Amino acid sequence: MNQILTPARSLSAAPVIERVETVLVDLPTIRPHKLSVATMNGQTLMLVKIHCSDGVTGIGEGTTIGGLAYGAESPEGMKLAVDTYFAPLLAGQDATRIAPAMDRIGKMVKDNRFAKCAVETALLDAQGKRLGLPVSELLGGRRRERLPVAWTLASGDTGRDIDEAERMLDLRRHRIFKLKIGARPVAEDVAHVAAIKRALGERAAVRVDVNMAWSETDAARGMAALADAGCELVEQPVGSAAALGRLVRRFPVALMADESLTGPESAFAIARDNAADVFAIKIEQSGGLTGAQRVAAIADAAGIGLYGGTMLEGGVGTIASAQVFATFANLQWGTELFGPLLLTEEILRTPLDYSDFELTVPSGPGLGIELDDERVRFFARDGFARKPR
Ligand SMILES: O=C(O)C[C@H]1C=CC(=O)O1
Ligand SMILES: [Mn+2]
Repeated sequence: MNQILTPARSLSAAPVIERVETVLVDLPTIRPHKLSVATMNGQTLMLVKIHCSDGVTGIGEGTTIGGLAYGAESPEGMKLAVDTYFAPLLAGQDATRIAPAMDRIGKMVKDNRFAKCAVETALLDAQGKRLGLPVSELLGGRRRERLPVAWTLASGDTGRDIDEAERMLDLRRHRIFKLKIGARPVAEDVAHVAAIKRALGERAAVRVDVNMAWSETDAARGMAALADAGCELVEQPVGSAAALGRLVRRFPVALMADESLTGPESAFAIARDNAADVFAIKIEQSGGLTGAQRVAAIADAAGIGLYGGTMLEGGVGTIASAQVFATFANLQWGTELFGPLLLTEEILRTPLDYSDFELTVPSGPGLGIELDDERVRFFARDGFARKPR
């Protein structure tokens, strides 16, 4: 019996996890990014490197939005959790047995989904590099090489947002736009959305994210008016999943759950209660890449549409997301994997390929990307101020 519970081991001596390294990297955004919960002028990436005894190193990333304004984990808290609690649990573990390693963490660490996601990403990256396979192939195999990518208009100004959207259309970078609303009165927000949709017409899809700012009555008024304005989807207008369930399918506009989705259990509850048309799946909210796949399976079984969400990750978290979204059977609403484009600085050796309204999923081993260590050191919170190339 005991033997069944013991993780399987490879025949030759398996490489073990030797060292876990973390660093906070602060990067400016190209413009203030205004959400109902916070205005971002920069983003902090919590990068994880896992060094293994066979010389392979895997990388992972954790981010959030507006410090502790969006959720219970901050980049600083993730770093502390990984350094203090995860690292000792991982030291000496078989680096090729990712599920048992994550089970071990799961047993000893409650919640901390974003930090778990960063660590699982690094373990998958290392294993992919070891086997010469992209992470998508470790997760069952990819179904697509390219992912449609939406852009968020969140400058806070209608005219500026229209100009930005026109520029994105000209560049053939984005033709799906998500507007951040909820900070202003409902009527003002609806006028803002209607003006943008009128300007873009059939050339672009317009969606909104309220980030839970509305009451249920605001939401009922707002959703009716947004449907009339040509908006095709409303993301998390209210905080409670029960209220989402009362709003869904009352108006001719799709309703998407985001903040209410915190992994497979919440996904199951929302699906059971028929409380959303679409799930915004995020690897961090799901507690990792395999958690995201479980959320996707629940959505598929319930007939709920899928959208590949972001916590405004940098290149590492974005590609971890892309690798798993590439495996989804359904991705009816595309993705919003634009995080690196919101940042002024590149920290990857080779920039990602955003072209023709899509992102290419890298095909190299592991995540298929490489950090520019010199630039990471330069932007590291406690790094040295030597100018990078
Ligand atoms: O969806 C969110 O709430 C978070 C994030 C995703 C895109 C964006 O601009 O903010
Ligand atoms: Mn959202």
